[in-house]
Amino acid sequence: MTSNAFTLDDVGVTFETPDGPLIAVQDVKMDVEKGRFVVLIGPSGCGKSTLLRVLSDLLPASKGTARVFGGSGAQARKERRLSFVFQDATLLPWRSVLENVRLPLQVGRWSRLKREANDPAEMVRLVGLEGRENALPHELSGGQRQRVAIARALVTRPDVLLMDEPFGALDEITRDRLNDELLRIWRETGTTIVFVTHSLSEAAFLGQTVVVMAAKPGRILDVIELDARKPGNEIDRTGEAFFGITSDLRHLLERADAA
Ligand SMILES: Nc1ncnc2c1ncn2[C@@H]1O[C@H](COP(=O)(O)OP(=O)(O)OP(=O)(O)O)[C@@H](O)[C@H]1O
Repeated sequence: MTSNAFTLDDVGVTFETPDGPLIAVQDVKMDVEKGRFVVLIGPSGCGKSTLLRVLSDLLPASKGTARVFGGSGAQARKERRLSFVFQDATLLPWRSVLENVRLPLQVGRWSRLKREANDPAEMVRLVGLEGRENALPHELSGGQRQRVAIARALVTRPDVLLMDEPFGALDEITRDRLNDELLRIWRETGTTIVFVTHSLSEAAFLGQTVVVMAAKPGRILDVIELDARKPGNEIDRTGEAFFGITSDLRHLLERADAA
């Protein structure tokens, strides 16, 4: 049994465009242990979303291999061991909060997988929406809709959660609150999380490992391990340690932008 949640081995992605081949991702190598919280940052177009798509096997790598729990991303998806949360919550508008969260257990081949699900009502509580179970998506704020999307992603007990700028459209205070909640959920569930963001403070707050990418071609420039600087994974957003981490990340990002 591998102790890695996923492994990227010399992964490259090239798109054919009218202007010729575009190298979106080049030679990406990464081993991520189970249960880690990995954050990807980097300038626009450096291939962050492309890497998430390769990991989940929604997009084949043009070069190299991507393994999830030693198998393919497609298999992990099929077994519902891998879930996504995107920037836009994409809830079904006619379904209540609880019914949206329950959806993954009602569609596709879930009943044939013989996997244990999380209780949808419990997931609604986990994301702090107790009492809003019967609300419809249009009655919720953007932050509440994202919480529903997180609850829906967790209901299948995924081992890996891929999050592509899930809080990008939210105000900073709401974002901070959801970051607190996400860390709590991560600790409670032990899920491996790969999280894409443009926010340095979000990266500094959430990441155990922060992967800094550069563009043209998209590649990994630096990998920063932050655990040692965040005892117990607790971090005070107004403290000096936090300021130190965000300014280090800023310098790396400036380098990535110029690279
Ligand atoms: N289907 C596609 N066809 C052609 N080019 C693509 C396709 N998908 C992505 N690209 C290109 O690949 C590069 C990487 O895109 P990607 O969306 O992964 O970047 P990103 O780092 O997630 O960007 P952002 O931070 O702006 O969301 C970009 O130059 C983009 O234009």
